Amino acid sequence: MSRKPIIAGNWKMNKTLLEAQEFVDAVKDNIPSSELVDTVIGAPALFLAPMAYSSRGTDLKLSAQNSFWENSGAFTGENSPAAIADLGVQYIIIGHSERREYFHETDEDINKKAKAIIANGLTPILCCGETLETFEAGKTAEWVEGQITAGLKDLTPEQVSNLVIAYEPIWAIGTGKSATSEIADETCGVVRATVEKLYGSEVADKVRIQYGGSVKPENVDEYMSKENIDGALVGGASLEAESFLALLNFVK
Ligand SMILES: O=C[C@H](O)COP(=O)(O)O
Repeated sequence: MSRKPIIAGNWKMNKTLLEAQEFVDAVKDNIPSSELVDTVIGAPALFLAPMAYSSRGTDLKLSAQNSFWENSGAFTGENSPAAIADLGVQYIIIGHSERREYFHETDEDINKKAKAIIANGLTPILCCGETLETFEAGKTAEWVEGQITAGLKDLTPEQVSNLVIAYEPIWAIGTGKSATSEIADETCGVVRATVEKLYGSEVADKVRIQYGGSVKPENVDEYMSKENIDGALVGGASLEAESFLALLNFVK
């Protein structure tokens, strides 16, 4: 089964609108065809509308970094998946470790978000990953299996086939200390085995799994050569156009 690679930048809370627009202008006509790779930028919600406008008709796809699970209502400060979908955005990152840690998101919240995002025709990028303490205790597999099982609760096989899961060990995020490609592949394999246990091998063969954590142009090829890794979720190295474009050089 050949799965289309997906490289997604996660800008986190960085850039101004002008910087975001300059980035789009620099990359939009220089990325590989979306027949070969899905190229995505996860931008702050404020920038998604203008970025969608300026990247229209190109191979650059957009992602939000979060959304709420209701489509409308009295939820001050939140963004609905329906409103995000309406902008022409295709993905929403959910369950990033920063949201779990600083905004106390639970697996149950993340599962509700996944369902709402799918109901609005968008693709969730569902993040999972363990702390250094869990890694050192040898409990990564158990931890990640628990997060994935809870995050996917009550989704159908078809819905799971189409989603993206990102494995990001927390100890490798923004630290410059990436997991070795063997560790990353092994845990992405655990994610795939969990999907297989829950939904069968056909779904497990289709679901795309990214590695994230200090991915850079210098190490992306190594990760992309691994059996269970179908892409990368990239923070720091996605912020500059030159470095983001270099991440895509593995596509020959
Ligand atoms: O979502 C992206 C990750 O948190 C990775 O960030 P990083 O590439 O800066 O380590």
